[in-house]
Amino acid sequence: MKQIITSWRHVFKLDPDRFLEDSALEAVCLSGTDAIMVGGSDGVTYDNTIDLLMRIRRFEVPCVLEVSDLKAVVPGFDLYMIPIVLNAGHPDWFIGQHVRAIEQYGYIIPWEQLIPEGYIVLNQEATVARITEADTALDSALAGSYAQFADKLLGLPIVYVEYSGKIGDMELVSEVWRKLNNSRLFYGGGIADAESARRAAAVCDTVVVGNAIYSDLQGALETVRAVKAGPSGAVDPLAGGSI
Ligand SMILES: CC(C)=CCC/C(C)=C/CC/C(C)=C/CC/C(C)=C/CC/C(C)=C/CC/C(C)=C/CC/C(C)=C/COP(=O)(O)OP(=O)(O)O
Ligand SMILES: O=P(O)(O)OC[C@@H](O)CO
Ligand SMILES: [Mg+2]
Repeated sequence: MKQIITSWRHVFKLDPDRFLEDSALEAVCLSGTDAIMVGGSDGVTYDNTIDLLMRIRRFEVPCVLEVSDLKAVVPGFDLYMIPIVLNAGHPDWFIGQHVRAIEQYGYIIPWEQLIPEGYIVLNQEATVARITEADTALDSALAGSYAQFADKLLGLPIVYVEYSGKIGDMELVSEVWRKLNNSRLFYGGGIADAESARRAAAVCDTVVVGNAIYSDLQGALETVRAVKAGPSGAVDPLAGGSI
C-alpha cells in the first residue's frame, strides 16, 4: 500500500481545524485528486480529526493522516505520514517527539502504514516554521544538501519542500528535485490556480494544495487538471491511482 504515493501527482491537504461545508468537501473529494491528506500545524484534535475522516470516507479517494500531534492519531486512515523537520531549530521536531512516540506506543504502531517525510520548511512566517524554529534562510545549494541527506543517507521516501502560505522559489525547488534519486519531492505552498499549479508541477513529483481550498475553492479545483495535464496540456488518462 505504501507504494501508492509513487503515483500521486496532486494532493489536497485538509485542515481539521478549519470549517468546510459539505458541498465543498464533496467537490474536493470528487475532483480527481490522487489523495486527501488530513493535517495542520496546530489546533488538530482527536475529535476534529475523526469528524473530518468520517466525512471524507463517504468518498472513494485515498485518505491519509499527517501526524502533527500524538493526541490526534485516529485509526482508520489508509496511511500515516510522519513529518521529520530536517531544518528544525530544535531536535524535538527531527527526532525527539518521534522517539517518545515509539517509546509510548511502539506496541500498537502499524509500521506498514507509516511513511516518513523529510520536511524542508522555508516560509518563516508560517506557523510550522515558528513551532519548529526552522532555519528558513537556506539558499538552493543548502536546501539541496538537506534533500540529499534525506534521500541518500536517511533513505526517506519523501522530501517535502514546505512554503505553507506563500508561493515558493521554483528555482530552489527545481534544484532540490535535481538532487534526489529515490525520494519523491512533494511541494506545498501558495498553489491557488492553474498557472501556479503548472509551474510547481514542472519541478516536483507531487503538488500539495491546502489554503486555497478555503479561500478560493474554484481556483483550488482547477489545480487538479493543471497538474495532471502535464506540460503539453493533455490529460493523461492513466495518471493517478487508488488503493
Ligand atoms: C492507527 C494507529 C493506532 C496508529 C498509531 C500511530 C502512531 C502512534 C504513530 C506514532 C509514530 C510516530 C513516530 C509519530 C511521530 C509523532 C510526532 C508528533 C512527531 C512530530 C511531527 C512534527 C515534526 C510536527 C511539526 C509540525 C508539522 C511539520 C506538521 C506537518 C503538517 C503541516 C506543516 C501543516 C501545515 O499546516 P498549516 O496549518 O497549513 O500551517 P501554517 O499555518 O504553518 O501554514
Ligand atoms: O496551504 P498551502 O499554502 O497551499 O500549502 C500546502 C501545504 O504544503 C501546507 O502544509
Ligand atoms: Mg494551512
